[in-house]
Amino acid sequence: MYTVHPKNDECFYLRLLLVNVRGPTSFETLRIVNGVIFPTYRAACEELNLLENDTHWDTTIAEAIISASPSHSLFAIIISTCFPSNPCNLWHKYKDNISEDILHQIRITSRNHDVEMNEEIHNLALLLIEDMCYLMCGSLLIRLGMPAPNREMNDALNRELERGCEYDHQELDLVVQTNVPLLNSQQKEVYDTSMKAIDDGNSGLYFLDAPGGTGQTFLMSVVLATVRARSNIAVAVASSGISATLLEGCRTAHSALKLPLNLQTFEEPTCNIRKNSAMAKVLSASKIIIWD
Ligand SMILES: Nc1ncnc2c1ncn2[C@@H]1O[C@H](COP(=O)(O)OP(=O)(O)OP(=O)(O)O)[C@@H](O)[C@H]1O
Repeated sequence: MYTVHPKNDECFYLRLLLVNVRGPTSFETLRIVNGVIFPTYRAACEELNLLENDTHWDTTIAEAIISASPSHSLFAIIISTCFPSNPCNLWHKYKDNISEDILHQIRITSRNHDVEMNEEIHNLALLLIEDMCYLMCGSLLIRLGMPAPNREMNDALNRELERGCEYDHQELDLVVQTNVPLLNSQQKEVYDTSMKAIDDGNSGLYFLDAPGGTGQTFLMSVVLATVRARSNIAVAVASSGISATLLEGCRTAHSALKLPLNLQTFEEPTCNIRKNSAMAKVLSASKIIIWD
């Protein structure tokens, strides 16, 4: 039997039922527990107590709220990386606390301290959480067992594009002004070559090979800053999660480019990026893709 990653939600719960329920006769019977047909495999797993109890995540959120930490980011980390059994329950229990910082911001900007918590504010919190989850694990909330935020479809697509342009230009200009003069002659040559290719609109594939510690990451961060300072999109990806932390706005290549991981089974493996998806928009708008 194949292994299934918990992120592959319903498939994962189907597998869990298959190894625990004796003699099922159909997919539907797998979802029947004590005579009740459950709408999803996940719900059936929950009813059968096959899922881990979420008490520790519940306590974690409760403690964060007491210490006034930014709980929507904590919540996003928990649901995208810790796979709680029932994120929806956690959300409904803590949505007021999780949305409190947004309410506070709204009260300040509208100069109206009588604004009360409402559905719209919960939705704003869900949008923030979804953006963070998308950055961390490439999944929308609906795929993580959460209610989907109410966002115009167009918004969802354009959000990824906006994210690519959402940098502080003054800060980037400063990075460029400070670091370009620091580049040594070889780094400068690579920098000039990449910037010329971008300016001339010449597409090309450049491979940079140098011993560790000789300043490739430094150089790439200057190239990224230069492109982004001009309000252009520069995509940075890395082969591992650790190396992705070294460059600003960098994501793992397999998540950003939806790389196929089962290369042996396909004759012509292709990246799973749909033509109209947000990532396709970003890639076609990007001036450079840097893969560390
Ligand atoms: N031209 C430069 N001026 C000042 N500092 C630099 C320059 N080039 C690199 N550095 C510094 O040298 C150190 C090593 O550089 P960097 O991390 O970019 O190397 P690397 O080749 O990417 O290493 P690795 O391949 O091991 O990740 C960093 O602290 C970086 O800030």
